[in-house]
Amino acid sequence: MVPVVELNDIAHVYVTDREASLAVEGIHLKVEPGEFVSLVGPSGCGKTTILSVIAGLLQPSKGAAYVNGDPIYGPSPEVGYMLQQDYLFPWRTIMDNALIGLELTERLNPESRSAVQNLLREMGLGDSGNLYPSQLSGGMRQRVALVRTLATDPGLLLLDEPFSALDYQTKLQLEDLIVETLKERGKTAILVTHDLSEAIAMSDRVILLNRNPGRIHRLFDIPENIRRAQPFFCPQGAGL
Ligand SMILES: Nc1ncnc2c1ncn2[C@@H]1O[C@H](COP(=O)(O)OP(=O)(O)OP(=O)(O)O)[C@@H](O)[C@H]1O
Repeated sequence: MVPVVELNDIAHVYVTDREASLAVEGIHLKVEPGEFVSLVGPSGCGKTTILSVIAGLLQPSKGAAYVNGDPIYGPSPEVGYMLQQDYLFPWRTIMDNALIGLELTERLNPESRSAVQNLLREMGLGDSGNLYPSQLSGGMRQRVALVRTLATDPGLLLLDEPFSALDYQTKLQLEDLIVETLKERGKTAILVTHDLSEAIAMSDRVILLNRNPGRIHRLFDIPENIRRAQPFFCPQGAGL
């Protein structure tokens, strides 16, 4: 089976007018269809750099990167990106925010609109379509951001610390909802987080990075029963 993501010996150097700094080096990664993988590590270890390469937003200085077997040349409709901030447009209703990707890709029609309406309902937002972002809580806004990301039906979702602005209880609920929603739809996902217990609770596989430069330190497969036992389990030698 062709991996959804394949990174072969990726390195990236950021060059500014004052210095060149090696952000990541020697990154090898394969993510299989339907897998949920987390990248965990301290600030500056290159998590966002790796996601940006996969999203086609950054051309790596070295190495080869593929999505679904094709070299990555730029952003692709196959890849959805969900960020820490929801970036909802305050002047658009929840429904209109959720539809924006479909509008931009000229795929808005009665069928896709109805699919988004169903997604909003599944996320507990069925009655919120006519409200504006300022009328929702942080957790509700992140659920709208998830609907907006799923609306265009990308096969791969990149989740860059989507829970870090939320309170603990909301975060736990949203973690479960996201895992269930993505698994039901057979999506592949890569989550970036500082939080090892969050990564273990959500992932099939956890990749620990260290920094200076960012490198893969360890990989753990997370069995289903361990995921459900969270937040009390931490793999030995995780080193965080
Ligand atoms: N645009 C840039 N220009 C120069 N250096 C950068 C740039 N973006 C990131 N870096 C550097 O590259 C390294 C990796 O950054 P990156 O943002 O990928 O790490 P991260 O693990 O996502 O960090 P955080 O958890 O704080 O978001 C850091 O040393 C950072 O300072």
